[in-house]
Amino acid sequence: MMRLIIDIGNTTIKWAAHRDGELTPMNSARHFGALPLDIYAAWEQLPRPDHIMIASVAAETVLIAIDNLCYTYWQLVPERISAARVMQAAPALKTAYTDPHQLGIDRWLVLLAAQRHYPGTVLIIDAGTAMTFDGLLANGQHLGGLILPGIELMRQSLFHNTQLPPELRVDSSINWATDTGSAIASGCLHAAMAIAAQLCQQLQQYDAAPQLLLTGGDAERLLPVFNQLNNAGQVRHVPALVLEGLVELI
Ligand SMILES: Nc1ncnc2c1ncn2[C@@H]1O[C@H](COP(=O)(O)OP(=O)(O)O)[C@@H](O)[C@H]1O
Ligand SMILES: CC(C)(COP(=O)(O)O)[C@@H](O)C(=O)NCCC(=O)O
Ligand SMILES: [K+]
Repeated sequence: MMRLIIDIGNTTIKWAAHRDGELTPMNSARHFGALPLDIYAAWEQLPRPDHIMIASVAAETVLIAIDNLCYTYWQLVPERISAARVMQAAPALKTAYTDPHQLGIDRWLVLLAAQRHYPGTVLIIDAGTAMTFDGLLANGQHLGGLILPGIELMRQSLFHNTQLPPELRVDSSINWATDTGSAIASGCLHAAMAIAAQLCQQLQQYDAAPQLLLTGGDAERLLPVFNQLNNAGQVRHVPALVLEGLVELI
């Protein structure tokens, strides 16, 4: 049985095929609120899936467009995964959110994947359009978390609301920046790192060396900065963590 597993965030659509217990490498396309052209070509190459699973936190328009495409290509209606579905499948996973349905489905899924594959005390960081931080204990208790604008949004808000010239966009993770572009780039990364350090410190009341799982489009940028955190156990980059959560629901 071949399944197409899809995660729609506010910036990109990510997908992988699942067959014989294996997930193929993840692919992605930016959607800009509509269907990305590259997805037509990419999906034409896919073998016909028997079943399609989707988790989405994006605008309904994107989801409808994907539903239509799946129907056009394969006459299939994707199964849309909800928080209720995760709660039913994983009763030991308990969120501290007052209203569990308010917790984004992408966050439910990274919690589920972490619970199943990375047992212990975990800090999960999903660095996408927004950056989410979630604490999970070994017994499946989700402590809650924090939401921050993503790296790109942080930078954009500075360029949009100041006279700083946009050509100052560079990549840097330096501690003491000596030019404006590096100061902005590195400042955004260090903001994320400072929160991670603080949350890791909080988690140390449960575990001396909490694991840190990093996913999302900005994970690679953050990885070198997060590796400087000396109170985290292992920092792992898990690009397909949301998709791995979906696989747990098969
Ligand atoms: N090709 C790329 N070049 C530069 N940055 C990228 C690229 N792809 C993703 N990003 C970064 O990743 C972020 C989006 O991460 P992603 O996990 O795809 O978001 P979402 O899950 O919200 O759709 C963007 O805000 C951007 O900073
Ligand atoms: C926080 C988010 C916007 C992150 O979305 P993303 O960056 O993955 O596109 C998404 O998880 C969401 O809409 N959550 C609902 C609110 C919450 O989790 O509290
Ligand atoms: K995110």
